[in-house]
Amino acid sequence: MVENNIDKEFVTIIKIGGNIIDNPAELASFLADFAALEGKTILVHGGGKSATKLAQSMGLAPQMIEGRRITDAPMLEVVVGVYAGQINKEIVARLQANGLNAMGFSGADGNLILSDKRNHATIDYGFVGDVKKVNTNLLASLLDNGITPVFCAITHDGKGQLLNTNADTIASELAIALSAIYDVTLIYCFEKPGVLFDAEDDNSVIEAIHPDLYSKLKAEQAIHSGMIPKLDNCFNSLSKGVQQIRIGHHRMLQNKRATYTTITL
Ligand SMILES: Nc1ncnc2c1ncn2[C@@H]1O[C@H](COP(=O)(O)OP(=O)(O)O)[C@@H](O)[C@H]1O
Ligand SMILES: CC(=O)N[C@@H](CCC(=O)OP(=O)(O)O)C(=O)O
Repeated sequence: MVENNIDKEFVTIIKIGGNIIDNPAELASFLADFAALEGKTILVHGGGKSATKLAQSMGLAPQMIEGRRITDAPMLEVVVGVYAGQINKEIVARLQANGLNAMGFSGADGNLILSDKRNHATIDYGFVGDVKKVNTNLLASLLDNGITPVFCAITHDGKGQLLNTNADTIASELAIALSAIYDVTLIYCFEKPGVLFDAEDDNSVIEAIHPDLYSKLKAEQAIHSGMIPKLDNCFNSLSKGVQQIRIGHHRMLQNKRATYTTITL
């Protein structure tokens, strides 16, 4: 059956990471811009920087491999407390103060995001989850009831185990699942004005990036570190039906003239 996009309602999914969450002025202005968005919205937040700081202060040695945190039992306690506790509840309270009816979730709540514990041939990631299934019906009924769901980076395996799950991937998987019933725009907000030709030059924003340009810039190491898994997620989401994806500073949410990068296939 041919899908009729004209009849689909719009949903905007926004992801913020540690660089915004850890900067009080940036977070305050982001939350005001987010709360002022029209239509159905979902927020996904990370918080990797705060978790790293707390873990180090407790004598743990945080370790990331290919953008994923090695999460043993003590580290799982830290990330559940930081992501599903402190950061999630604070963001929800502050969105309420901005007049938005936000509700905070981990993937275990309402079985919203079910994951498999990561099974890697050579690396033991510990309690890290790869998303298997999104409870699209419950999410849609929350949105239809005027709720803005706020997701942290914790999911579950359905057997009682909480799992640490990369927040960019959660945003991408929610977007893929919801694109079956909504016209989804996925926006990754971070501290820079877009994906840059030169990561040190904020005036070098790439207007649109497609897989060939990405491969070239990655090979030249002009695109590196956290931007690599972010763009891999973006291309995956577009190929699975997400209608629009943008990366940039949150000022683009309210300022029509702000720069950002559009992801294309
Ligand atoms: N070409 C590039 N343009 C913009 N940022 C880049 C680029 N290459 C690497 N980066 C890095 O990617 C980071 C964003 O990814 P990540 O650390 O996962 O962010 P967050 O978790 O805040 O969303 C930026 O802070 C920047 O240092
Ligand atoms: C498995 C895994 O790596 N989980 C991430 C979840 C948080 C996250 O993604 O935070 P940012 O968006 O701020 O980077 C982590 O613990 O760092």
